[in-house]
Amino acid sequence: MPLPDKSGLKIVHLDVRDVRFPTSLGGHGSDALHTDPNYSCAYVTIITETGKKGFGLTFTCGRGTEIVVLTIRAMKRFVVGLNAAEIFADFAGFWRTITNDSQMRWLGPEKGVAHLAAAAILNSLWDLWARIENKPVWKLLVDLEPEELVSTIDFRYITDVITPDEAVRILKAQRKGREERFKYLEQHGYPAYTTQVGWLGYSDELVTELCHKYLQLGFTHFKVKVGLSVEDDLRRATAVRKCIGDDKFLMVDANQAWSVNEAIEWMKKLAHLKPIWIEEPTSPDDVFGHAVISKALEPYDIGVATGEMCANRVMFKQFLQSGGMQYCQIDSARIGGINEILAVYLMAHKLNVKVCPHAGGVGLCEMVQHLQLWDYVSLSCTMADRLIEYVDQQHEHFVDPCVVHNARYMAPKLPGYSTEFLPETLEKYTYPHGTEWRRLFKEGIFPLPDEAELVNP
Ligand SMILES: C[C@H](O)[C@@H](O)CC(=O)C(=O)O
Ligand SMILES: [Mg+2]
Repeated sequence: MPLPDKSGLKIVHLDVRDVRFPTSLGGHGSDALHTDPNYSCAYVTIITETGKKGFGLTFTCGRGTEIVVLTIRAMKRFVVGLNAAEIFADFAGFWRTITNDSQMRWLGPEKGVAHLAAAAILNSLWDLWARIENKPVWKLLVDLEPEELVSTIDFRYITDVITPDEAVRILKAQRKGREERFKYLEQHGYPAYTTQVGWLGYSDELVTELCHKYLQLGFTHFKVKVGLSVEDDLRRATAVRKCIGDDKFLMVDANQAWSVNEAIEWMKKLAHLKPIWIEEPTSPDDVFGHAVISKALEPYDIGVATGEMCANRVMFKQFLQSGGMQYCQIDSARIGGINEILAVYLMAHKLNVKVCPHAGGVGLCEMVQHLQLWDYVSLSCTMADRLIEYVDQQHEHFVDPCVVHNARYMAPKLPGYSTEFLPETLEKYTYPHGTEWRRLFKEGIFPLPDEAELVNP
């Protein structure tokens, strides 16, 4: 696929905003450790000299978004003044400049706030590229030649598992049948599971009501939050199992609540409810601990899922090699944009681990659908035992929200990465000056933020 012409593609401006939704008021998105999340994001808009825009974001839980915003502002220097076409021509080179600046890399490297900030910027660049090509991101990825796609990835630290040549060979070998897979996706979409039934802050009545709702909507896979009290988990998960019946599937998510042995003992107590996976049983950095848990739970047919807080491709590499990750949960906004996510998909494919993307957060459903659709057409070429998470929140704020029908994501059609917010959303929810936030402060529903948080102009 020819690269875009350089004319008019000089990036002249990068804007970043702190956007927050008051989801903690309803317990939406709550889990064992994130008990009161206000679903939020640092939202980037890049603008070229002719006014062409790209939109990107990274997900956060409320407080601290201002730190990501400031980090993005500090990274502006790596983007503004460059020509977008030149970035795309050497995307891996650009990726290194933004993730490995000789002074800023001390803040990571390739992890934490610095990587969240890089993710938002990189996501906005992929959005821009797809808009220039007039294609949704998944189609852009599908249309790139294997060599072009692989050229966007920085393979430093992972060539012991996969090399660029091998990645190209794999992608070429998977090309047969892609037209049929493409058509299949356009007609039937991609299977989803729901997490909406089981946020930890929901009452038992609401959990049961939502189970009925999502059964009616055609869902077959239901994820429930666990991890604070065995008694509560047993009661809630039993209610969900009763409601969905034995022919549907249950997953549980502890969001890092336990130590390794505790995770094993806790899960033995839930094993009779037949969860297919336990997600984030322990620290997201404990590769060996996950392997121990996986081994202990294998006789119960419970797999381990993790990845939403996996720091970078190197950590993913170790998890994938260790036998501690049966379901690889890439997240579109935590590691270094699509460039690094492609590396994880390629390693997961080679090491035979299923990818089921994480999407619990603002805009994550919108983004990960593109990645998993590309995977189906171009890499794994299968949907077997793979699902995209679906969280039914904040979609109404996007210009091109994800569409889920009959528990399947329908393939996005509009150009871009589906990450552009509606103007009225920015007016209301930009923090702390948006109209909705001002109302919430005035009515005493939330306290006025202190000066440290006032980073929005
Ligand atoms: C704080 C988030 O809502 C988190 O609980 C999401 C998550 O773990 C998931 O969707 O999985
Ligand atoms: Mg999770």
